[in-house]
Amino acid sequence: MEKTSTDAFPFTMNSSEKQETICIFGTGDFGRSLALKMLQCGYSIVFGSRNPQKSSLLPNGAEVLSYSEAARKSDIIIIAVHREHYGFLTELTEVLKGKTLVDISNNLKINQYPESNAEYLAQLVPGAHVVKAFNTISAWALQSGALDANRQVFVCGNDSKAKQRVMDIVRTLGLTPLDQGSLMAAKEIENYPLQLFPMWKFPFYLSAFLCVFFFFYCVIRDVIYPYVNSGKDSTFRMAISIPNRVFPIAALTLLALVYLPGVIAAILQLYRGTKYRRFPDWLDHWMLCRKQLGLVALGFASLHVLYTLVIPIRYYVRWTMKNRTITQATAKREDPFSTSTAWLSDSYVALGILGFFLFVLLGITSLPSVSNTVNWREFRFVQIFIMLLHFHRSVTKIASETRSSPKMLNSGTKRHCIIVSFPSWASHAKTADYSWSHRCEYRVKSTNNY
Ligand SMILES: NC(=O)C1=CN([C@@H]2O[C@H](COP(=O)(O)OP(=O)(O)OC[C@H]3O[C@@H](n4cnc5c(N)ncnc54)[C@H](OP(=O)(O)O)[C@@H]3O)[C@@H](O)[C@H]2O)C=CC1
Ligand SMILES: [Cu+2]
Repeated sequence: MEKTSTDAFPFTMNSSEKQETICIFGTGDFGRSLALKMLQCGYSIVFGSRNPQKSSLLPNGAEVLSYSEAARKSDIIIIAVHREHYGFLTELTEVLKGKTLVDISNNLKINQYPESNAEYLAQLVPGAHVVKAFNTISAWALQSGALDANRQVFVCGNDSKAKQRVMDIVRTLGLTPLDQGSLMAAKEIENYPLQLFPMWKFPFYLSAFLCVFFFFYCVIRDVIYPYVNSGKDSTFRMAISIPNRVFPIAALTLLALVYLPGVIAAILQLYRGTKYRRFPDWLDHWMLCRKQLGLVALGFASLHVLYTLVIPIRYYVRWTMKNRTITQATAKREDPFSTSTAWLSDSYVALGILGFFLFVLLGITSLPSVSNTVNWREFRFVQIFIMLLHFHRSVTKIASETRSSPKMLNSGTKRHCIIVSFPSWASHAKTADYSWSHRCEYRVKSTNNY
C-alpha cells in the first residue's frame, strides 16, 4: 500500500500504523473535501480523474491517476461523481470486480429516478459491492469542520463486510455511522437531504394560514366594524390586542390538531376492526408531525404570554383605567370590592400560568433526550393535566365574565354550546386581552359571532 499523505500531515499519521489507501473517483468539490478529511485522519488517497494532469486544487499528498489506474490501487472506491456520469464505470467492470464502491450521490429532486442511485450503480457494476454512505454530509461541512450539526452518516449495503469497512472509515473520520440495512434503504437515504424540514412544512403553512386568517378576522371585527359603525379609529389594536388574540387561538388550534389525529386513527382502527392496515397517507403524515405542531403551538403560547405581560404598561390600558377612576370619582359612584370577582380573576390568571407551565413541560418532555427518560404513562399524565387546566381556566373565565356583566347571561345558551365543544379555544377567541373588564357592551355583540 502506498503512503503519500505522511509528508502533508505528519501530525495525524502514526508511523507505526499503516492506514489503507482509499480511491476517490472524481476531483470535484465533494471528492476533494472528503479526501482532505481522510488525509487528515491518516488515510492515503488516490484520485481517479478524467484528466489527471489538469486537476487542480487537490489537497496535498493525494495522488491523481486515471480512473482505471486509480481503481487498481485500492479496493475501496468512493464514487464522487454525479449519477448522470456513471456511464464510464461500465468500462471498468473488470477492474472493479469484488471491490467496494461507495455511492455518495444525491439527486436534485425527491424520487427523481425509479431506482436509487446506489442500486443503479450496483446494476452498472454487477461484480462490485455497493455501499451507500456520506450523502447527508456536505462538502462545506467536511471542509470547515462544522460537523456538529449533523455527524450522522446513514450507511446501507447488501454486503455486510463491505458495509462494515465503510462504517469503520466513517468512524475514523469522527462521524457516526448509522446502519440502515440493505441497499433497499438507499432510496430513502437519498431522499433525506432533499427534504427541507420535512416534518415542519405542514405545521408551518398551517400556522401561517391560521395567523393570517384570524388576524384579518379580528381586524374586520375590531377595527373595521367599529370604524364603519361609529367612526372610531382603533387601528392601534393591530399592534398588540389583535396579535394577542391571534396567538392563543393559533396555539390552541394547533394543540387540538396534535391530539385529533390520534382520535381519528383510533376511530379508523375500530371501524376497520384491525390495526394491521396502513393509515391513509395524509393521516400518516399528520401523525408524524404532531411533535412539530406541538412545538409551534408552544411558540405561539409563549408569544401570548409575553404580549399579555405587557398589557399593564400599554398607554391604552393606562388611559382607560385612569379615565374610569376619574369618571367614577366625579360621578361619586361607589365600586365596592368584590371578593368573588377577585377570586375568579386571580384563579383565571393562575390557571393560565399553570397551564403554560405544563405546556412548557410537555414541550420539554417531547424532546428526544428528555422523552427517553419519561415513560409513556408519565407523558400522558402531563398531557391530561394540561387539558384539565385549560378546561378549568375557560370555565372560570366564563364565570367571571358572566358576573362582571349580567348582560352576558342573555347569550348564555349559545355560549354553553361553545364551552362544551371547544373550551379554551372559545374563551380565547372571544376575548384574550384586557378588554374583557371594560368592553362588556361590545362583547355582547361580538359573542354572537361565534
Ligand atoms: N458537494 C456536496 O456538498 C455533496 C455532493 N454529493 C455528491 O457527490 C457527487 C459529486 O458532487 P460534487 O463533487 O459536488 O460535483 P462536481 O461537479 O464538483 O464534481 C463531479 C466530478 O465528477 C467527475 N466526472 C466524471 N465524469 C464526469 C462527466 N462526464 N462530466 C462531469 N464530471 C465528471 C469530475 O471529476 P474529474 O474531472 O476529475 O473526472 C467532476 O469533478 C454528486 O453525486 C453529489 O450528489 C453528496 C453530498 C454532498
Ligand atoms: Cu390566554
